[in-house]
Amino acid sequence: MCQTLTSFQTIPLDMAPELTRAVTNVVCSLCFNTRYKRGDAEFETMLAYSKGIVDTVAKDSLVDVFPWLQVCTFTMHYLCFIHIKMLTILLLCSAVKNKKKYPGESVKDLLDALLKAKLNMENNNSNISQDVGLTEDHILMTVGDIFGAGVETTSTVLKWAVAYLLHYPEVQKKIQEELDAKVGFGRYPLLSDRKILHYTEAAISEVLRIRPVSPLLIPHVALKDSSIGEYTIPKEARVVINLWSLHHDEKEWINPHLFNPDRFLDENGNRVYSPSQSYLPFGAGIRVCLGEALAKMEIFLFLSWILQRFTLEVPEGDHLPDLEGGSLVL
Ligand code: HEM
Repeated sequence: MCQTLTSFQTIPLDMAPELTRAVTNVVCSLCFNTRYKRGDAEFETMLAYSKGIVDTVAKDSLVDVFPWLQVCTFTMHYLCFIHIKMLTILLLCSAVKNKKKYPGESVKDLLDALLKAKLNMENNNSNISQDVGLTEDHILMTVGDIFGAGVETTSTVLKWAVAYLLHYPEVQKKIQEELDAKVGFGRYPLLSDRKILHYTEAAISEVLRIRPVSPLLIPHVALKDSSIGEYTIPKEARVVINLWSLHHDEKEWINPHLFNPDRFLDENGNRVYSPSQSYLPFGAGIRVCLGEALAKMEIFLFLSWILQRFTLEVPEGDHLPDLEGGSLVL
């Protein structure tokens, strides 16, 4: 990505597809041990299908909150559409095609691990693979879930980060000053630098607060009678958490609509990981985001590598990006 940015230094470049490409490559190597170059035909087709899914989910995901909508024929068509698109993406991927034919010996990625587990169970003449859902379809859909959950979320956060840095150049400058002082130019930022780049980390936390990609988390169902604070939650009740409201609650945050990374720093400039209980960008409890650690690593590395070398600006005569935007994932 940095090579692309270098070659476009004097020409305006839309960062959004570049960020999506970079994040998609991380998830591709995690799932299939494959990486693609910019412009690769297979990769560009996958990205186009992926965008189609997100456009549909982002606009019409009401069925997750109101399941009775499933009775509508339209909704069923919509779910089939998503399912088919996701499978098409995976089947397009040559790595998946090859592995389905020749599952290798060593485990290099998620697909290997699942295929190997299925093979082991079959060799042991066990019916477990059927019982626990390790059919080829389940394996494909599991990889598809990680693909779906891992690409759009992280790339959307990066896009919001770029949008906010354009609106708040003083924040961008402070991050760059921190990078200059603590990392310098002799090497790239490393994950271990997260411990010392407090302001950069605070800015990332603030992006996750002000624009949560999953403003209603994921709808949950109570498995037994329960309670949250003073509220009684009967078994089987659908629970939707309004994360947007928690992240913009005036009782918890001073001027919640202002982008202010300093909320995540103490008076000595050290990190405050969670300044309020109303901060849950990755959810909480046993269904907390599975990819939280990976996402935080990716966001840190991509942003710090970019800001070490480049200053982001809107081309002369162009508008700043809209901060109201429609880029919510769920
Ligand atoms: C900045 C990026 C990300 C954000 C903000 C995010 C946020 C979330 C949120 C809010 C949930 C729902 C939690 C709940 O309802 O309590 C969730 C679930 C999930 N996320 Fe993420 N996520 C991100 C990246 C990722 C990545 C990179 C992966 C995988 C590679 C991933 C995999 C998952 C999975 C599998 C679940 C479902 C967990 C379950 O239901 O048990 N996420 N994520």
